[in-house]
Amino acid sequence: MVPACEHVLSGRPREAWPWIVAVAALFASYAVVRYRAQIAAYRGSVALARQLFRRLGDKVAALPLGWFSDPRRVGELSQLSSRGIVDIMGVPAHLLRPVVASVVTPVVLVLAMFVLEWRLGLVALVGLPLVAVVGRWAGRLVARLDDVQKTTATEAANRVVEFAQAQATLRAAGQTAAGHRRLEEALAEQSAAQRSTTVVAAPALLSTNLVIQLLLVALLATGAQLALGGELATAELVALLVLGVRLVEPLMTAVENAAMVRMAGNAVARYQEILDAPELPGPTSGSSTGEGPAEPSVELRGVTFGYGGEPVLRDVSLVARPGTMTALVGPSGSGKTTVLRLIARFWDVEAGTVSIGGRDVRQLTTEELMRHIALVFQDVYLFDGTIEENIRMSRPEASDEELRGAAELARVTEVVDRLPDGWGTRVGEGGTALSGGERQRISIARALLKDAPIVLLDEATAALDAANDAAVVAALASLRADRTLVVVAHRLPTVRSADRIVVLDGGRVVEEGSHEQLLQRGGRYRAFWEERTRSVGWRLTAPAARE
Ligand SMILES: Nc1ncnc2c1ncn2[C@@H]1O[C@H](COP(=O)(O)OP(=O)(O)OP(=O)(O)O)[C@@H](O)[C@H]1O
Repeated sequence: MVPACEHVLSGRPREAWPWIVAVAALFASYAVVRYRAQIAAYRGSVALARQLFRRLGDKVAALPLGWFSDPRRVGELSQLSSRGIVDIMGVPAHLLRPVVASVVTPVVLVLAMFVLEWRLGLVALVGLPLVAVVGRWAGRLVARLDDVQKTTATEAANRVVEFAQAQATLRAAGQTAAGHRRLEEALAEQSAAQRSTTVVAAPALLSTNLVIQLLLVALLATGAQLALGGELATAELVALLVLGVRLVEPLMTAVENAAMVRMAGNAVARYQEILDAPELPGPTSGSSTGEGPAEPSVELRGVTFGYGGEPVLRDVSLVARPGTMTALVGPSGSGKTTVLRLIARFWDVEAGTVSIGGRDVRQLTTEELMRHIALVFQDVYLFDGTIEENIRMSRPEASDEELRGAAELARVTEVVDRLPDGWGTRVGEGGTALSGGERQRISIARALLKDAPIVLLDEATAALDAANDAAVVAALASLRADRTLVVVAHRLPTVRSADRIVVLDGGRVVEEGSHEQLLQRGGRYRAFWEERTRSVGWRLTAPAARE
């Protein structure tokens, strides 16, 4: 560029042309390289995002269910998988080139200044560390504020979901305004965080810009001084001024990008935190034969367990033999559902063992364990697909006859016949388009179709209508024909028909035996039975009860 300037300024514009063409060619090849690099960067960032999502998905599937019981975790996860991953993928897509350019360009420009006029190079060399220090401080500040802003945004998003989901409860309790207040508080906190980001971040970024502009002024003043003193030719001055102005641009973008790179760094830290969360330990090498347990028996021996606090099960032992039905009964909160969760290894026990076919569940892989267990829980989750898809998910390779057979036994066919779109009816997210009883029927059909030798069933506590009640009775009858059933039983006919009844109270097994044996013993079970039969207006017909 200096020769081109010299030729133009000394009145020989023709001789400047080759230099101008050379500079233009340089710019053209720069544009091509930049375009290609940008495409490669986009591809790289899409691949990175895919990889991040996949690892996050694998991790979420391997985390113990206890991890999800903190509602903030779910909000964090949704923030990370939306904004967080976009922040991270923005580094290769948008920031990599500018960040590299904002380091390389100043270095090259300062070197060029030294070559042309060492005193100007010295001014730039002294000014750059100052810009770096102020820029670093501003970047840190903005990233810290962004972190606060993201936390408040997660909280606000959680409250919005909570407010929407709790509508029925809030209206029933006449508390819509109270629900609103919680939401408004979270939204107010979010906008306060946003405001403080703007109020603090803007001056921080402005002060960095000011330092950069001061550097430019220093360069201009020094250049002008040298030119006036005749120590610098006009062509060199023009070239140095162009270099000076070119220096400002990458520095300005560097400051903005530094903040964005730090924000991406925050997202990476949150991502890493989730990846570092401890998973349920898998089987030790060599302990899993890959075949799973030999017989479908279930045994808890001396099990103690708590959800992070006080134990909710203490020294619980019970056996469910193959082909039998074991009913778990007891007051609310006595730990019945927890027993089912531990058999399915949603959590690990603190003391004692849970084993299936004589093998500790911790020595089985998740696939082995889940091949042997079908679950019918109260809080049935249905995916936003059709009824057919929701049943088929337990055994995708099942034939249509097998699927229809399972649906018939669980009385899902009756529901399907009533619906205008039949099997193709979409159930809505979480199954909202169906009643609670209907959802449980679909869940039972899933369990029947899965054809696992052990079925864990948590009977709905809500009173079922006659049709749903009949569906559960029919399903239990067909399930117990050749499977091991462990049922948290609330309905009296289920309790009574069980081969073995285990009574839990305060997390301990207080009684155990058949219906008749327990009635005769006259203990906790008898009191429970009498109280429940009274509440449903039944009369006791068991011989022991008539004594
Ligand atoms: N995810 C959880 N996190 C913390 N505590 C829990 C969790 N699930 C259950 N608990 C607590 O563990 C205890 C036993 O709960 P569990 O659901 O096993 O009882 P249950 O006998 O099945 O009750 P119900 O008949 O009302 O369903 C209760 O005190 C409950 O509050």
